[in-house]
Amino acid sequence: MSSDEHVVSLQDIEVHFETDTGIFGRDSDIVKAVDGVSLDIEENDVVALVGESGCGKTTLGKTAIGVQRPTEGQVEYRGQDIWEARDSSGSSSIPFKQIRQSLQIIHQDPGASLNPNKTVMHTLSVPLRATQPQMTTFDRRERIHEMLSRVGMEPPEAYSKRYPHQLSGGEKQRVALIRALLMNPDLILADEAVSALDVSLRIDMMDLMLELQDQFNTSYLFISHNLSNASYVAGEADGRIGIMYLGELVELGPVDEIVKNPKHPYTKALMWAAPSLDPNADADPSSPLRTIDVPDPRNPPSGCRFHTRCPEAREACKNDVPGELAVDGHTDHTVTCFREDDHHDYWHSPELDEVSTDEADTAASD
Ligand SMILES: Nc1ncnc2c1ncn2[C@@H]1O[C@H](COP(=O)(O)OP(=O)(O)OP(=O)(O)O)[C@@H](O)[C@H]1O
Repeated sequence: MSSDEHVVSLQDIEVHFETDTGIFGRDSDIVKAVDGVSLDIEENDVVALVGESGCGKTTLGKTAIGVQRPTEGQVEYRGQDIWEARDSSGSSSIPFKQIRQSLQIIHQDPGASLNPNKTVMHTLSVPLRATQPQMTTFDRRERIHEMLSRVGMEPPEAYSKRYPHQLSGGEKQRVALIRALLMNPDLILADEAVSALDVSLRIDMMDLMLELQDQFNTSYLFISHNLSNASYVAGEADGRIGIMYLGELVELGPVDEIVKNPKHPYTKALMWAAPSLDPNADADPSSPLRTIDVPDPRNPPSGCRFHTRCPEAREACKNDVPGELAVDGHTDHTVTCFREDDHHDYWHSPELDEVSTDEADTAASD
């Protein structure tokens, strides 16, 4: 598939943040928030990124929608380099404004993204004015009422007059979703978009997102620390799950493959932590991880970054960096773990002794 057939294509993306440390900020550290990630998002695709807090999900998501500039690597929208479009002041084949309009976001906290002083009608008029400036006021109202009804906010005439503080959390998130969809986006970054909702409302919201996906022909990059939510939304859409660890994409594949045939020891640990997905989880209540401590992203461990916590780690994992390998010949299921390579030195390498807390700390502070 050529790169202009992908809605968004991320190639070898690095996002490194320089942070000031020490008194008067004289020292600086580099946080490798995203470190060498490639990912293609297709038309009507659903990709769910999963991983612990701080592993780089939001940073990668913002890079995919052209909000965060990568420090290395390329991000393309339909074959057009997004940052080249931004820097070219209008001479690119797809203007930056159009790209940004096509790549939308809904946040975890819709309350914070909705203007408290504007009614729902006003908030939802903005994207329609931007995308369809010729639309009459009457038609705009009709369209907004139709959308509010569509998401179950009845009667729409009453809801359209409300301010954000007069809406529940689920209703605010629906307004945020409509606002994003009215831009006619090709991709919506849904960043923990259901995490703040009551458990009972999460499935409803995910179902609504998927129903509207069909109508609006959009793709979703869905971010969650919760593998159960991610596998629900991506599973219903026949999509993929990407597992992130310390800035890297360590496993990527179709939902069924990731849930029924997880390969990376970190994916298996996430499965263990999501009992509804793992039928064997009850059998062994002890955590499969060596330690629950997440290393400092300013100084990730050498070799495989997961080795300090990996139950399968061997000496080789301290020294070599695993590349991306296809699982059982499936090109759509990839993993970065030596255990997928029958010929790797890993298999002749001694088991890793318990990583002492000291060693883990040293790895984190070197
Ligand atoms: N603007 C920034 N400046 C410095 N460091 C940053 C910045 N943005 C993110 N980071 C750091 O980059 C790393 C990845 O952050 P990111 O928010 O992408 O992770 P995440 O997986 O989305 O986490 P969470 O689920 O908690 O939002 C973290 O260590 C974070 O502190």
